[in-house]
Amino acid sequence: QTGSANTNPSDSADDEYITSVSIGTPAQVLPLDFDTGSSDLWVFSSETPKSSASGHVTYSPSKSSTAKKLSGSTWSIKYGDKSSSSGDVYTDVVTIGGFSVKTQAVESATKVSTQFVQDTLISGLVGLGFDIGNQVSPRPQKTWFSNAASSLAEPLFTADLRHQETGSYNFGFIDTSLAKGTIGYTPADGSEGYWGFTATGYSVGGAKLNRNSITGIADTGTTLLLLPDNIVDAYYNNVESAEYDDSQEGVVFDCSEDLPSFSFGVGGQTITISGDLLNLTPIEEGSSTCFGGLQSSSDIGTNIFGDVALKAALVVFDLGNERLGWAQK
Ligand SMILES: CSC[C@H](NC(=O)[C@H](Cc1ccccc1)OC(=O)N1CCC(N)CC1)C(=O)N[C@@H](CC1CCCCC1)[C@@H](O)Cn1ccccc1=O
Repeated sequence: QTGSANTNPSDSADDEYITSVSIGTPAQVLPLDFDTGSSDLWVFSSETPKSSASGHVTYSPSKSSTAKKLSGSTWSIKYGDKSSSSGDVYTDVVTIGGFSVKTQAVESATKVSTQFVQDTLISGLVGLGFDIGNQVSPRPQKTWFSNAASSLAEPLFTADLRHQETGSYNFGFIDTSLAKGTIGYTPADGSEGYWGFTATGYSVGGAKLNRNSITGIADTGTTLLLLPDNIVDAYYNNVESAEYDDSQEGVVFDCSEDLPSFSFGVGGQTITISGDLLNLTPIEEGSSTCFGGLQSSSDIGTNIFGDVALKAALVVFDLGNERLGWAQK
């Protein structure tokens, strides 16, 4: 068995990617953000304060004949960008891309932080990290993919995120036609709960890859490509107008600049992110100053290959073989 779901950028900056998920009987369809950086499936619900839920699609377990309260269970999560949510837990049928998991832990939010209240484009997250990262207590729950893996043709999923166009999350199969290059595989480290790996080197503007390895995570839930300062500086030294903007908390530059590409090595392949994928968006509507897709990871402590990097590749999240596959798109 397999599943295939379309995913769409949330806005002109490709800030998030939104995928429709069906929960319950009859199906309640919610727009969710798939996040390989976390391991909880949580949603805005009938239990979310009305003031916080305004403008959001919500899940009502009381309207689902297959919903069951997981009594005594609670959850609480805080993300890298300091957003947070918490609540209680139900189990219900969850269908993604035509594949149904009958008894999936659906974490219902009784509290959500301001960022989530304001982001009315999503009604929650589907964590696609490793089960060890799940935040339900007293008994941690499995992710949707972990529950699905044993019934899928192959215990893997792929992410094909695209700039300003529809992409896909495929479960149980690899559609190699989505990629131009060969898929290069490298071991994935799931010990922290997310998809860690090591890139073997990098280069700016099509130069030869150096051999400076970069350890980081493949994270569909992070917008940017976040790397060490020395790499960020090496890149922006090629961008005449680049400067750090305190209010934007990142490097900005003239939107008219012709940005160099950025390449990294992984699994014996080279993934090249084109200059236009690295020019994220004007800092404000109509501004001629643009915000960079490559920013520093120094205040996070982890390097993150977020959507800016993932958009250049077909990425295989292979749970069965604990490895990540990358192919140029
Ligand atoms: C340094 S991890 C920062 C990252 N959050 C972002 O990337 C947000 C995403 C976003 C964009 C637009 C609206 C709302 C949210 O976007 C920015 O922070 N941006 C984009 C816009 C830019 N102008 C400024 C910088 C982040 O916590 N991801 C987590 C998943 C997110 C949480 C928020 C909702 C969307 C999914 C997660 O995988 C990060 N994780 C990864 C590994 C371990 C723990 C952990 O927690």
